[in-house]
Amino acid sequence: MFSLFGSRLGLSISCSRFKVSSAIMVKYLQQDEAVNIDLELFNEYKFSVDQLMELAGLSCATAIAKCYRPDQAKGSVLVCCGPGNNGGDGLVCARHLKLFGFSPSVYYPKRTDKPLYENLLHQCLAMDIPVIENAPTADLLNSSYNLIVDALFGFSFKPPVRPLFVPILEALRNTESPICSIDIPSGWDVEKGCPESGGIQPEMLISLTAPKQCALFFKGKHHFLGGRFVPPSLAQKYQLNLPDYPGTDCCVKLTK
Ligand SMILES: NC(=O)C1=CN([C@@H]2O[C@H](COP(=O)(O)OP(=O)(O)OC[C@H]3O[C@@H](n4cnc5c(N)ncnc54)[C@H](O)[C@@H]3O)[C@@H](O)[C@H]2O)[C@@H](O)CC1
Ligand SMILES: [K+]
Repeated sequence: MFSLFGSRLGLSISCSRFKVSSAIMVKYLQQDEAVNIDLELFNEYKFSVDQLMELAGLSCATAIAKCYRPDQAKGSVLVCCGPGNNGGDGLVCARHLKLFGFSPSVYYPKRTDKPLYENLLHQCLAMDIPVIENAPTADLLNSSYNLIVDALFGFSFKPPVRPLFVPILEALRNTESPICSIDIPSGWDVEKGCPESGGIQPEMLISLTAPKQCALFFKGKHHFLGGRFVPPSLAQKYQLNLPDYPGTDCCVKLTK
């Protein structure tokens, strides 16, 4: 009797929490807030980069698998990885996409000389994920890939784009293949969004931890939140108003 009452009480509490969380908009972070939350996760909560990157990359692959099928005609995904942690998320995502039945390849033009990144790349190679050396053109992207994952730059990006990354961003701007951006559409200002001179227009955006202000300008089909690792006390401190993740899912679809 008591346990039945308890479970019914629990249900009503979660329903009312759902109403509250859907009424209050998730917070869209400024660049310095994103940096400070990042620092707090590492310094105060003692997470390691590897831990959070694995969870972030897994949530990206999971969200992609909810929106795109691995068995489409060409079946292949190009994961474009930058030199920082956003690129690391991309390497993790590529590995999980392979485990989910996709055929990922990686483009990783500026490799970071640290064991974490070397190991992530090694894991991709050991799983027969090809690494392409030359920047692909828009034509190559159109003919060879069903989906492009953009893991070039995240919340630490400062414009303008340096020369090494100009060709890949040009190809991403001109491709007809859909793009899924991890955390930030690369080349966009973290707060102001797409540059006036033009920028990439992803079909999917996966915000990590909490969306950044540039996500307010995202016009694509699918906006997800991933990185389900934020301690409630940290979410409370920054008033993130994070939505409820369904069940044990590591990502949640955001609605405008
Ligand atoms: N809570 C968090 O804060 C987490 C963040 N993660 C990821 O980490 C990202 C942030 O990572 P980082 O701070 O390493 O930085 P980024 O990955 O955003 O980029 C930094 C790198 O890009 C280069 N760069 C910056 N501006 C450039 C420009 N104009 N042209 C060419 N290169 C440029 C920098 O030299 C540096 O190597 C997030 O966006 C997210 O994807 C996740 O790995 C896990 C948890
Ligand atoms: K990105």
